[in-house]
Amino acid sequence: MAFELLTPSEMAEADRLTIAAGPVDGIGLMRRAGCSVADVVLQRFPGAKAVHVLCGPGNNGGDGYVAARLLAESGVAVRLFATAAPRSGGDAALAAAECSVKVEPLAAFAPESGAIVVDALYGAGLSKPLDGEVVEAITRTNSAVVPVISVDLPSGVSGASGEIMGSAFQATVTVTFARKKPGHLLYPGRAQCGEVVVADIGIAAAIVGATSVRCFENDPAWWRRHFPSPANDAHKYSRGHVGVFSGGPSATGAARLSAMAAARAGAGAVTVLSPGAALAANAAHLTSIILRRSDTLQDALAFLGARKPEVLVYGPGLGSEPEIGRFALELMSVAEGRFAALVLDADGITSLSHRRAAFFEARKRPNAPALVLTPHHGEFGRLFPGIAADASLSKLERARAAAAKANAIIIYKGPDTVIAVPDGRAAINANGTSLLATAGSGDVLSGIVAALLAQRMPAFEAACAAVWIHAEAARRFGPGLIAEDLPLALREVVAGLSG
Ligand SMILES: NC(=O)C1=CN([C@@H]2O[C@H](COP(=O)(O)OP(=O)(O)OC[C@H]3O[C@@H](n4cnc5c(N)ncnc54)[C@H](OP(=O)(O)O)[C@@H]3O)[C@@H](O)[C@H]2O)[C@@H](O)CC1
Ligand SMILES: [K+]
Repeated sequence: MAFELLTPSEMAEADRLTIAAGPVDGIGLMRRAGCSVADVVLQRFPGAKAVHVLCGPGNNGGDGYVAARLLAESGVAVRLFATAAPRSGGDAALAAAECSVKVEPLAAFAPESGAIVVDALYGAGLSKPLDGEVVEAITRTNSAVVPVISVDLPSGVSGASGEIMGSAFQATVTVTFARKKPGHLLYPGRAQCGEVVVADIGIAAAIVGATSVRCFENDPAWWRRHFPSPANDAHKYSRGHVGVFSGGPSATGAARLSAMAAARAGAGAVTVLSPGAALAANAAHLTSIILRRSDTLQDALAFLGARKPEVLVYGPGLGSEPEIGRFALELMSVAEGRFAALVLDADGITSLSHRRAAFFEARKRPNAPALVLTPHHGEFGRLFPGIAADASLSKLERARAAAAKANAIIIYKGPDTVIAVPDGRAAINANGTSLLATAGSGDVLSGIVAALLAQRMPAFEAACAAVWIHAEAARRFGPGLIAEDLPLALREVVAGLSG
C-alpha cells in the first residue's frame, strides 16, 4: 500500500503523465474508475432494489456514466440524473455516449428506500461552493439516510483541504483512485467520506513519485525501518538521554508524564530538571527517572555539560509567564553542541507568543538546534496568528507555512494531526482518537517525540512515529483512559514496532 496523499492538481499531473506514457488514454482511465465504482456497489449492496446515479458536468460525472452503464449491463435497475450534459469532445461526453441509460434532470431525483445513490456530481474539479438544485439533492439524500457511494470525494468536499464547500454528501463509502487525497483525512471532509476505498486504475507508483507530492498518510509502513532498536552493547546513555523541565511545586505532574513517556518510548535515561521548590514533590513520585535541581540557566548549563542529554522538553506545566519564553530563547541560543533538539509544548509555546519576533529571528541562526513544536489549535493561533487567520490555507498548508516560518518540525495537533517539516514534507495522521482529548495527553506526546529523537530517529519520521504511537496506545487502552495510563500503554505498541 502506498501512502502518498495527492492533491487534486497532483492527481491531474499523475493522470497526464500516465496518459503520456501510454498505452492507456483518458477514457481508458475513466472506464477503469467507473468500473471500480460499479464493483464496489455490486460487492457491498448486492440486494439493492435500484441504483440512482447522479452525474455532474465534468469527469467525475464521466465516471458516473461508466458505472451506470456497467451496473445496467449487470442487470441492476439504474436511474441516472444529471445536472447538465458533459462538455462535448471530452472523455465524459464519450462515457455518456456509451451509456444508454435514460438521462433525467437532477431536479427529478428523490432518494428511495432500498435504493443506493452513486454520487458522481463533483470530485477533484470542485471549484466553488455548491448551491441550488445540487444542495437540495444533497439535503434530500442526507436526510433520507440511504447508502451513498461517492465517486472520488463526497461532492462538496475539497480534495485539497477537506473543507465543505456549501454542502456535502454524507457518504457510506468513497471510492477514490490511485491514492487518497488530503481531503479524505482532514476534517471536516473526513467525517463525510465514510469508508475510503482506494481503487487501482493503473497509475504506476513511479508516476505518483514523479509528481510534486510531498504529503503522506502517517503509517508505520514508511517510518518503521527508522524505528530505533538498541544495539546489543547499548548502555543507558547511548540509548538516548532526555531532560524534561518541571514546573513549580503545584505543577510537577506534566513533566513527570512527559518523562515517563520518554522512558517508555525507549530513552535510556531521563532526567527531570526541577526547581528547588518542587524537588520534594517530584522526588515523592520518581524512581527510575533521574531528578536534578535546576533553577537557573547556569544550573541547566551545568546539567548539559555534565550529562550531555540529546533532547530537552520544555513547556509542560511551566506556566506562561514572560520569563518562561525568555528561558526558552536562552536555551536555544546556548544549544550549540550541547544538545541536539528541543521539544517545546504547551506553556513553552504560549510563552513564546509574547516574543514572536525574537523567536523567529533566533530560528534563522545557522546553528539553531532542531526544534519540535506541538501546538493544538489555540496554541497555534497564538504563535502563528497571521498563518492561523489566513482562511485560504488548509490545516496542511498552515502546518507547512508554520514549519517554514519557525524552521521547526510542527506537530499541529487535533483529530487530524498534521506533521510538517521545513523542507515541505508533511503527513496527516489517520489513527487519532477522541480518547486522547484528556488532560496531560499532550505532555505524553512530547515525551515520546523527545525519546525517539534522542535515539537518533530522523526528525520527520520521529515526529510521525510519536503521533501514531500515542494514538495507537490510547486506542488499545480504550475507554476510561487518563494520561497517567498512557506511558505504560506505550509498552505494547513500542514492542510491536521494535526489532
Ligand atoms: N485525474 C485523474 O487521474 C482521473 C480523474 N477521474 C475523475 O475525474 C474527476 C475530476 O474531473 P474534473 O476535473 O472534470 O472535475 P469535476 O469534479 O468533474 O468537476 C468539474 C466541473 O464541475 C464544475 N464545477 C466545479 N465546482 C462547481 C460548483 N460548485 N457548482 C457548479 N459547477 C461546478 C466545473 O466548472 P468550472 O470550474 O470549470 O467552471 C467543471 O465543469 C475526478 O474527481 C475523478 O472522478 C477519473 O475519471 C480517473 C482519472
Ligand atoms: K463525487
